[in-house]
Parts: sequence; structure tokens; C-alpha cells
Amino acid sequence: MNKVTIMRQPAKVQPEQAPGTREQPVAGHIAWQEGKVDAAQRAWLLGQLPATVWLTGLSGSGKSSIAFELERRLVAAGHAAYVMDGDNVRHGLSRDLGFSPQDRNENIRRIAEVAKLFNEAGLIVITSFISPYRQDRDMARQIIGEERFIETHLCTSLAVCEQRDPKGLYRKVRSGAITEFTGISAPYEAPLEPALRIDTEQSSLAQSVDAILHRLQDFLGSAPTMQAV
Ligand SMILES: Nc1ncnc2c1ncn2[C@@H]1O[C@H](COP(=O)(O)OS(=O)(=O)O)[C@@H](OP(=O)(O)O)[C@H]1O
Ligand SMILES: Nc1ncnc2c1ncn2[C@@H]1O[C@H](COP(=O)(O)OP(=O)(O)O)[C@@H](O)[C@H]1O
Repeated sequence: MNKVTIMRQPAKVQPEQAPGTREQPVAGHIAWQEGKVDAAQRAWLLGQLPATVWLTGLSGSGKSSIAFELERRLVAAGHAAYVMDGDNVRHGLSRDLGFSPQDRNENIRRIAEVAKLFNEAGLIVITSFISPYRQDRDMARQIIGEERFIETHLCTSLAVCEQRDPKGLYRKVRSGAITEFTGISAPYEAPLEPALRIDTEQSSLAQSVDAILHRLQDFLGSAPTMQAV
């Protein structure tokens, strides 16, 4: 088999997490299996470094609109990107979960683990979840890895979100048809030091996406070169 030498190791590529160093202990009799392709080779193949743009904000703050436009712009520029969106994930992966703090925690844990796998496959992942609890976002950061985690707070005010009410949910909340609704009858804990903070009342969709693309520049630059010897 050819031995592969990475000529320029990309700064952001993280070593694989060693088994046994995980936060949660894995069940006994399960051994970590090493693959034969590493993160640097995938980066070379795709011409990008993986990252997760973690959008967080109230319902109606613009998460889905920004996520799908960012994905469109990235793919149009030749990048491998994928959106994980709250409503869509709750149709499948998290269809058994509701909106209690415990269920939201499990939802975010699952999403973070999937985002990590997609990052390991080399993709740029855009997640679009309210993710209202600081502790849950910190868990996601830990699972995905600090270097790859770009926390982006859409800080659009509750008043503006409620005025937009794109799905008519706030109206239903006010009539009592929906309980535990973030921002009204359930908390939203704003990030203290996000990588990016965007108020979609002040920034247009295009300006918001431009700001995230700017922050992603280091990941989209030239890929490391690889030489087979
Ligand atoms: N009680 C309650 N609170 C908040 N949101 C609710 C609720 N019930 C339904 N919805 C709809 O579910 C979407 C949020 O799901 P998420 O997976 O992003 O939520 S969380 O991150 O687990 O808190 C959310 O999507 P967005 O409006 O895009 O934010 C709503 O459409
Ligand atoms: N600058 C903006 N960025 C994103 N969405 C905006 C902006 N200005 C107005 N909107 C509108 O606000 C609504 C946001 O809804 P959505 O993207 O579904 O938010 P969320 O996913 O956070 O619930 C959409 O109807 C969108 O057209």
C-alpha cells in the first residue's frame, strides 16, 4: 500500500480522539477501530477543512433562512456543506423528543454527535437549532471540538421574531395551544462569547451569510498538498 505524506499539515485538523478520553464512558467490550484514512487526507480530497457553524437563536430569528442560503452559497462555490435543521431533524433522528429541558438536551447531544461524524467525513456542517441552554451548547462544543465549532448567535429580539411569526407558532403560544415555548414560557440563554453575533433586523440575509463566510475563510482556503511516495 502506498504510504501517504502530508506536505503541509493544516493547522485546524484535529487528531482523532483517543478511545477512553470521551466524557461519557463507553460500554464494556467495545473497542475503538482505527480507519486508514485520516482527516488531512479528507481535507486534501475536498479542498477544505471541516467546521460546524452552530446557529442558535429564537424561533423566527432567521436560523433556517440563513442556514440554507449559506449552504447554497458554499455549494455554489464548490464546497461540501450540509444543513441539519431543527424541524427536519425532529421528523426523523429526534422524532421521539419533545421540548422539555431533558429532551432538548438529548436532541442537542444527538445533533452534535452527527455533526461530529459529518465533520470527520470532511463536510462543513451548518446546524440550525434553537439550542436554548448554554450547558447544551457547551456540550456540543466539546463533542464537536473547540477548533471546529463556530457558535453564531442570531440575536434578533423576541418582539421582531414574534412579529415575523413565519409559522404562526407565536400566535398559537399566545392562545395557549403550545406550551414550553422558547422565549415565552421556556428560557433562552444567550451565548456569552459567541464567535459571531448577528441581528437579522439590522443585517439582510445576504449580509448575514457574508459575515459567516468571512468567519469561515480559514476553513475554505487552499487544501494541504499530499504526495504519494
Ligand atoms: N415548545 C416549543 N419551543 C420551541 N420550538 C418549538 C416548540 N414547539 C414546536 N417548536 C418548533 O420546533 C423547532 C425547534 O426545534 P429545535 O430542535 O431547534 O429546538 S431545541 O434546540 O431542541 O430547543 C422550532 O423551529 P424554529 O421556529 O425554526 O426555531 C419550532 O418550529
Ligand atoms: N435578515 C434576515 N435574515 C433571515 N431571515 C429574515 C431576515 N429578515 C427577515 N427574515 C424573515 O424572518 C423569518 C425567519 O424565519 P426562519 O428562517 O424560519 O427562522 P428560524 O429558523 O430561526 O425559526 C423568515 O420569514 C425570513 O424571511
